[in-house]
Amino acid sequence: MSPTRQAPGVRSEVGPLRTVLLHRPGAELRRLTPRNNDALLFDGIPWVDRAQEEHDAFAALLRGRGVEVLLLADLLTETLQVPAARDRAVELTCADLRLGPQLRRWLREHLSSLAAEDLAEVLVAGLRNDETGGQRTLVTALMAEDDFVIDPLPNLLFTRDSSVWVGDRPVVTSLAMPARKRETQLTGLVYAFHPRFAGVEPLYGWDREHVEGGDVLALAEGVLAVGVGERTTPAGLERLAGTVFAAGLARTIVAVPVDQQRATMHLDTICTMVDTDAVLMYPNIAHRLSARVVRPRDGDPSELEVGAPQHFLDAAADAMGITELRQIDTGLDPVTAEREQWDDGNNTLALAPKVAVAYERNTETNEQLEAAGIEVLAIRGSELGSGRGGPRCMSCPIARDPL
Ligand SMILES: NC(=O)NCCC[C@H](N)C(=O)O
Repeated sequence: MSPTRQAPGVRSEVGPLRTVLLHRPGAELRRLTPRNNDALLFDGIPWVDRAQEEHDAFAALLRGRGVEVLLLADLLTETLQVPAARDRAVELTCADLRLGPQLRRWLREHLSSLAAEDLAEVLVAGLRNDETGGQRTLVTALMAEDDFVIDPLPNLLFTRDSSVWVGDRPVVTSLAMPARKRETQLTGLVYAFHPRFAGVEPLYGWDREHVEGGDVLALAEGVLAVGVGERTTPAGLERLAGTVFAAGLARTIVAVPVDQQRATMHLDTICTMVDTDAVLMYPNIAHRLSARVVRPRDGDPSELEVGAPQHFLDAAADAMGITELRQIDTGLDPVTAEREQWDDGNNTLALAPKVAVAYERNTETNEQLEAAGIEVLAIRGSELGSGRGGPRCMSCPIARDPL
């Protein structure tokens, strides 16, 4: 099946997926060491060649299902061919306060001299002190040789978090962890300058209160669920709600407090949709996941009305206007459930209602999904998973067909 281009727009979690943004992991993963992997939010040191093979297989599976796969590095390179985008990229990168004026002068000149493809590579893979061409400045002299002058972005792999489409507008998010902050400069540039997105109006949040795409689920047309926890803050949710309500992109948001810990860093690590009326949810917390419904007060998006706490499934079903949002009960014992949740067993990517991509290693969760009538497209992820993200985290849908 050959993919056809579709106007961008995402109005559900499970509408047939038409266009998706992925990032093939590259040199930025080769920067991970046992000394920096915690700060760079990886739980190990991935075997990069194998991670690339796993990612290529993921992309091939999507293409085989008729999905158009856009790769972030290609889009970034094409974006950096636009002079205004390149100037902005250099300006943003050189604003880092660790640089000092002398090094900044050199870096500005160096980055400006690079071809678009090489500039894209440096912005993603970073630049080490010993790669500054022997610059002798106070800063380079006092930094360790292997310190980064520009930090690498290994988590760019998780394209879900650095932007999220709400209806026909991309929201460029604001990432909470220092290691990820620069990612949204790149997605922001792509949406602002790439000819593919001419005519779309991005909504910006990258210098604002924190919101991450992994916390945002499009439950139904005009209805979002937004996790609030380690990454998305209450103020970030308030900003997002006000913005999407004012733009007429949503009418209801179901706010879901999520435990502030690494295992549950985003709502999509514990809950993803696999059908128009069904979610896969981490059983160990399913019974206590609560939510509050947020709406504009009397139609005024700057004033938010916040409902009383309810069970998440009830609040979501009510907001979606359906009688029940089904939880697919994996029936796993708590230990197996905890192990598979840690390995992103609940982090599925729906390609259509009842069709979901999942990591093959979560055999018990996948068996239960299949028993519940969901077609599971299993992918390998032993290396990709060391960054603690699954198929949903590694994909940013840009177009889904309406349901
Ligand atoms: N939506 C997601 O859950 N994304 C996974 C992000 C993993 C990344 N290593 C992080 O800690 O931010």
